Amino acid sequence: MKVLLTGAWTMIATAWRLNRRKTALAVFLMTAGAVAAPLLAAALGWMTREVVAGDAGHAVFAGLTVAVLAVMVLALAHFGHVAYYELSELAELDFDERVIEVSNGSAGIEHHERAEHADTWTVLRQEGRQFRTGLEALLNGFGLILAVVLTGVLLAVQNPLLLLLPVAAVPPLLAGRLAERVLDRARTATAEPTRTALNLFHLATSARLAGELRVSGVQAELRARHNRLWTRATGGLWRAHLTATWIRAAGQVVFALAYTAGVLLVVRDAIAGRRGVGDVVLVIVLAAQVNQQVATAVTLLQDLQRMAGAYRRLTEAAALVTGDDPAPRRSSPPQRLHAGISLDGVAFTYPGTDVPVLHKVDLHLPAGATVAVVGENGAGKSTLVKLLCGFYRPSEGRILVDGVDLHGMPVDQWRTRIAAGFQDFVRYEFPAQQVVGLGDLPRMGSEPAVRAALDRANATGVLDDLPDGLRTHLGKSYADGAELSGGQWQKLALGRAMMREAPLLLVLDEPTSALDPEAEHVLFQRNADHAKRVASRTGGITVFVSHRFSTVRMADLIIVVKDGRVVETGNHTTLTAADGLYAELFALQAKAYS
Ligand SMILES: Nc1ncnc2c1ncn2[C@@H]1O[C@H](COP(=O)(O)OP(=O)(O)OP(=O)(O)O)[C@@H](O)[C@H]1O
Repeated sequence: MKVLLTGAWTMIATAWRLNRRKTALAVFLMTAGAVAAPLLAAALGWMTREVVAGDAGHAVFAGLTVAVLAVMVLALAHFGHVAYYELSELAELDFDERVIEVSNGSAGIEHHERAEHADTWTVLRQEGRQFRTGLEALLNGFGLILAVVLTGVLLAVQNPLLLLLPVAAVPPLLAGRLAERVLDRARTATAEPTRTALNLFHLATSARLAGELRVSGVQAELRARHNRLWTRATGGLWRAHLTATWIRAAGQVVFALAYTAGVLLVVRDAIAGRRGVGDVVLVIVLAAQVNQQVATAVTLLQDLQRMAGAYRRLTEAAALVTGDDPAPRRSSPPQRLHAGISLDGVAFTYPGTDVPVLHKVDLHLPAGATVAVVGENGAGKSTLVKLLCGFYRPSEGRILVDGVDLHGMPVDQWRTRIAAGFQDFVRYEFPAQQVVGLGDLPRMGSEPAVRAALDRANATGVLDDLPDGLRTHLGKSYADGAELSGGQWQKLALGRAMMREAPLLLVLDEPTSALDPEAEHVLFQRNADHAKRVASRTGGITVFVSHRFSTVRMADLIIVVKDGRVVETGNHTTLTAADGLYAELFALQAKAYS
């Protein structure tokens, strides 16, 4: 009940905040429409009485009242919907925005990684679309409450026993709530196969992946898997719907019996001469309306419950997001690095797993240095980089920025002082200027800044293929959008990473995998030159992960990672001379190229 009331209160407060005038108008029109229904029953009873009494003047007046009320019942709800429509659009948008905000509101990205929270996000993504139904239910609810009270009064005047009719509405309501709980449980239980099926559907219909799917011929396999998962999900939901239908039907039977008894009661009074025909008409119409009101109340309650559930999940998700970073963060990142960044006994285990991925890493990344991280697949290179970006907190040990614990710094402040390019980059389907400029929002509109960043990323050539240069809309979502090759997208993403001119830390985690070795070499050469210039002012460090040793050898410091441990550090000359893992990997690659 508390969840329901909180959800309802949040919804109406949201609607009021979004548009007071429309909220008030929608509530007024929907309420007036709902209240007109029991008044119509009363007017029908009145008209019947006047007709039976043969009073033509009063009968005509009563008839006109019936007509006006009938029009109100039909028309006001319709106009109420018009007022409510825009409100519901805004409210749905507001809900989606809150989901986006909560989803991105944490210091780290842990809440996206944990399987046990994935279901919450899946349901939240879907529930936003249902939001309008919940708001409509709430707005209708006000009118319904008034209509029920008015109906109760009119029935009680006829025979107090008839007041039991609305009471008989309680079992269907309780049954409706129980049914919705059954459905909610089923939705949570089927969230995982639904999510996986949606992922497969996306894979199987993605234009970007179509080529690989054709060549490997896995379409049938994907379809079969999609089918199995979807069948599992819908099977679970179907069973829950069946159970819910039986529960609801049981509740309705109770009311149906009460309705029959109520009508028989008044018919008996009429036969005994205690009531007139008008009263019988009034009770038959009113009792039918109670039936309708109960059915509406059950539906409204379900919608409200569903929305309240979505709000509960959103609140839980928000708590999860803020709860992952309870410590106060008071130290600001330095304006420039003097000593550098150190890892002091850093160990890390991914949340929700129990296998350590990094073990007791001690490292010093000197201010102004270009640092390469190398190692075999799965060694822990990206994990190291993610810890430097503050996506996770080390399970043990500390990361010190000029001696100050990174965890003591507000993450958003640290993020404004770093820049990053990842292997998994975002393909923003925006104009090229923005695709690059997003790397430094305040300068997104600056063409010189964007061109300079592209130059540092060795990516100016991409513009030659764009019909309208930086103004060209990219991506297939737009009719006139230009599609780029994988390498071209990656070059623009690199340009984006280069937008911040003087970050304290520039992280490049295999951001050049789609580039040819020559392009990667030129990129790192240019970036190294720029980094050297910037480093003399800010002490900024560049950390890059690469499997290409022709690039790696340029670094001031090379870190070799193996099975989550740093096994060697040094520059190309010292590491080659040491004849260890680096020398072995380098020799292997050199041999492959020779
Ligand atoms: N989000 C995650 N949750 C759980 N385990 C993870 C997660 N990401 C990576 N791992 C595990 O951590 C280990 C190190 O992964 P990491 O991505 O750091 O390796 P890497 O050296 O960057 O590999 P590659 O060269 O293939 O990119 C791997 O065993 C991987 O399975």
